[in-house]
Amino acid sequence: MTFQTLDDLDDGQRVLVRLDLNSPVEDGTVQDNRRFDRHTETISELVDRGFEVAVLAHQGRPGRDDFVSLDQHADILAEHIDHPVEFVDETYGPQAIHDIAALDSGDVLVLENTRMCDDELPEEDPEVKSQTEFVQTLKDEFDAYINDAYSAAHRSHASLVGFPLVMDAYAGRVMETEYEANTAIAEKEFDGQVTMVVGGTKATDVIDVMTHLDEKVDDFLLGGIAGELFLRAAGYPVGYDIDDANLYDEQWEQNSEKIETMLEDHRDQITLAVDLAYEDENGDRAEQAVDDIEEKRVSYLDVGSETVMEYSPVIRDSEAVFVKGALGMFEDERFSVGTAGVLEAIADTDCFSVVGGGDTSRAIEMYGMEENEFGHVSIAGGAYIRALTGAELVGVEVLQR
Ligand SMILES: Nc1ncnc2c1ncn2[C@@H]1O[C@H](COP(=O)(O)OP(=O)(O)OP(=O)(O)O)[C@@H](O)[C@H]1O
Ligand SMILES: O=C(O)[C@H](O)COP(=O)(O)O
Repeated sequence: MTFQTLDDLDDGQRVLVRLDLNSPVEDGTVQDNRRFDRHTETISELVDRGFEVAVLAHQGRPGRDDFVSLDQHADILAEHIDHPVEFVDETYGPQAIHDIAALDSGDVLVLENTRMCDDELPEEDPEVKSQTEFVQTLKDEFDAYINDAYSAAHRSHASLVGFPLVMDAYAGRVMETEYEANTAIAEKEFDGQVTMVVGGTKATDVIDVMTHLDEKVDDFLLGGIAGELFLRAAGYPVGYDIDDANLYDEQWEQNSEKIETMLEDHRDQITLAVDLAYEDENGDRAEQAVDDIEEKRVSYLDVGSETVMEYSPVIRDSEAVFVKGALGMFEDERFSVGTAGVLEAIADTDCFSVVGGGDTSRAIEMYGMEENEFGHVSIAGGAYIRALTGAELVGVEVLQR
């Protein structure tokens, strides 16, 4: 490993730490998850070593319901590290600079959602990002920059790639361990069948991974919103925004051609759900075979039980299984059958397995499984699948300069 770590940093300095606290948000409430737990190691170490700590992190994407302030994240982080955490509703404005200046040894201050700054997005060259007002303003306030956000390191955003070019930069503990684990996995060779379960809400990520891993993976088992878009490409009337859900149509516009090409070129490697679940008029889970769906009428929130029965033997026969994205909206127990069923099938076999994704990895403890029943549980989603392809992550590359 070629980047500097916390072992190379003298105690008691003022540091700017990039975490990935991107979390599910339900009805405006940020949900606690594995990311807080993992980052606790880094932040607690910094507190114990007397650093003055300011935290940068993002939440959601502009225009989506999960694009909210980090004030709740500060409270959740405080619970995890069992130590007070302050919050300021600016990222680099005058109040933020004032609060940073007031930091004392062992203090932790969370700055506002980086994606609320114009300079953070879009993805641009690290050199460009390093010259933004955001980076140029904050760089002078700190002795060093620490990136612990491995799971966001595939994004060329200012808070991830700008600072290492203009500051002394280090990897945090999560960055170190995730980098080591995911790089080692990418180098592994498997003799038997390799299966990848892909779902979740990010169709572009799913297509990326399928494009890059089509030679490494024998079988892709699909579910989630991404899986519904594949079903739509296969001619089933699912994967449409019903009312103002805003989950499908935009992603369809952006990805439909790629999905259609993927289905044409790799049909024998792709397994689609045979049934789907939805909420019926009584609020109960109901299932329907995809062949019986005649018109777009409801939002489908999970794959059906028959699909789990079809996916489980494929998993049993695999030497390695990778998971990226959930097969349904598992946070609601009624729609957890697909995700929990597939994870249980993986936990029951002795195959090598990796479960990735900030949200998806939550399902393990929610449904009574243990992390040690899997080969590796990564809090990274997009970054982990890119690492599997052997691709470099821009946020890691700039740390290694
Ligand atoms: N049919 C569906 N309708 C609504 N939400 C769904 C559906 N299927 C899956 N999901 C959601 O997908 C989410 C998990 O997948 P997603 O790809 O969004 O994130 P992830 O696992 O956290 O990966 P990353 O770390 O890249 O964000 C879950 O929160 C789950 O509720
Ligand atoms: O949740 C993630 O995968 C990371 O935080 C990156 O988020 P993004 O996909 O919205 O860039």
